[in-house]
Amino acid sequence: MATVHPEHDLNCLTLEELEAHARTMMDKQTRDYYNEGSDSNTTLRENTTAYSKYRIRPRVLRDVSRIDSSVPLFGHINSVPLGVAPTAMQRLAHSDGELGTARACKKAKVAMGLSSFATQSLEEVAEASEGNPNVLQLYLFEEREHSRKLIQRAKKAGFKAVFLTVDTPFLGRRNMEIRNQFKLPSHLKVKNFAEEESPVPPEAVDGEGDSGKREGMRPKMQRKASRAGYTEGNRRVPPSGPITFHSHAPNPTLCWERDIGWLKQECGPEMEVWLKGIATGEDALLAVHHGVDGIVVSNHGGRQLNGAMATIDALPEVVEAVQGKIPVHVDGGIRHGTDVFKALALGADFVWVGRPALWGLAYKGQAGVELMLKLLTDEIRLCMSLAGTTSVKEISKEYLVKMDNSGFVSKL
Ligand SMILES: Cc1cc2nc3c(=O)[nH]c(=O)nc-3n(C[C@H](O)[C@H](O)[C@H](O)COP(=O)(O)O)c2cc1C
Ligand SMILES: CCCCC(=O)C(=O)O
Repeated sequence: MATVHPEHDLNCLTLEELEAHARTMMDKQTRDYYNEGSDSNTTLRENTTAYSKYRIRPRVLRDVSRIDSSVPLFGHINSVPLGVAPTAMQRLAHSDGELGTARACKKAKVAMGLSSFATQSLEEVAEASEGNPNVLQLYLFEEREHSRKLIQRAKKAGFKAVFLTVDTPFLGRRNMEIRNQFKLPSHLKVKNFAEEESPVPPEAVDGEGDSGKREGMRPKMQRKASRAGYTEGNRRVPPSGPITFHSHAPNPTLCWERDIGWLKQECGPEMEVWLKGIATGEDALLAVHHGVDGIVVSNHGGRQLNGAMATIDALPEVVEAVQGKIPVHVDGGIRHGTDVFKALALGADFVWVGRPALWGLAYKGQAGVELMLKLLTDEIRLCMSLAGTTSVKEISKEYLVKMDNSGFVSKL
C-alpha cells in the first residue's frame, strides 16, 4: 500500500521543482528580471555551485529525537536560522506580492527583509506581519530627504533594523533586463515612494525603462540619465523626477566616513543599522570600526559585480575578521537545508534566501512562499539531526570538510 503524506505538495518537493514551476508561471520580462545575474552570470551560478565543495561530517548515536532549530533575531525567536531577503517589486510575481511574503513569514516565524522598491508600502507590510520582525532594506539616495522620510516611517511602523545595501554604487550589467526594456506595468507602483513623485519633464517619463545609472549605456540613454545622477562634465547631477530603481537606487557617492554616521543617527536607538553587501575581511573590519550592528555577506545574488567570489567563499575571511564582535549573515545561492548548515558551520549566524521566495509567490502566491519556507525548514531540521546536532549553536566547522578539484578532502 502506498504511503500517504498529506502534508506534502507532491508536485513540488524541492526548491528545484519550485523554480521549474515558477518559470512556467511568470511572463518573460519578470522571469528574466528575477532570475538573471549580471554580465555572463558566473557569480550567479557559483553562488550555488560553490556549496558542493563542502561536505558534511555527520556524527552518530547522539539522541537526535528533539531538535531545536530556533535562533534569536532582533529580540524575537526565529524558528530556523533563515529569513527572506529583500527583493524588489514582488507583485510582478503574484498579486499577493510583499503582503503574501509577510504573511507567510509570520506564519513560519521567520524574519522578512522588505525592499525599498516594494510594490506594497512598508506600513501595509508591517500591518500584515502582525509583529513579526521586519527589516527595511535601504538604498541611501543622493537626495537625503527621501531616505530620511523612509527611515522615520520604518521606525514608526516598528521595523527592527535597516539593511543598507552597499554593493550598488552603479547597477550591475543585466543584459536581459536591458534587452527586454524592463518596465514596471502601469497597474503596479513602487509604493513606498508613491507620494513623493515630483513633476518631471515629459521626455524623462519612461517609467522603469533603462534610464538609470548604468555603465555602457547608449548615448541617447546617457543624455536622459544626466537627470538621473550621471555626470555632466565634472559636475554631478543628482537624480530628479520619479523615483525608480534605475534612477535613484544606485548611489556612487556613498562612503564610510560621511554616510554610516548619518544613518546611525537617523535610525537612533529604535532601529539597528546593518550593511548588506560586504564581501571582504577588510570591509568587515571597517564595518566593525564604524559601529554597525551587523553585516550580510552578499553579492546581491550575483546581480552586481560579476566575477566576484561566491558568498560562501567570501564568508570565512569575513568571519575571521569580525571575530564575533557583530553578527555575520550571508545570502546568495542557498537552495537546500544542507547549504544553510554549511554556511552556519563556516561561521554565519543566519542566512537569507532571495529568489526562492519569488518562485514561491509565482507558483501560488502566499501559499507558495509558505511551501518554500516549509521545504527549507524541514530540510534544515533533517540535516541537523542526520549530522548529529540538536541545536544551532552546536553547528561548527568540525562538521565540515572541503574538497579541492582533485577530490582531496581537508578538514577546516
Ligand atoms: C529580483 C531581485 C530583486 C532584488 N532586489 C533587491 C533590492 O531591492 N535590494 C537589495 O538590497 N537586494 C535586492 N536583491 C538581492 C537580494 O536581497 C539577495 O541579496 C539575493 O537575492 C540573494 O541571492 P539568492 O536570490 O540567490 O538567494 C534582489 C534580488 C533579486 C533576485
Ligand atoms: C537597484 C535595483 C533595485 C532592485 C534590485 O536590487 C535588483 O534588481 O537587484
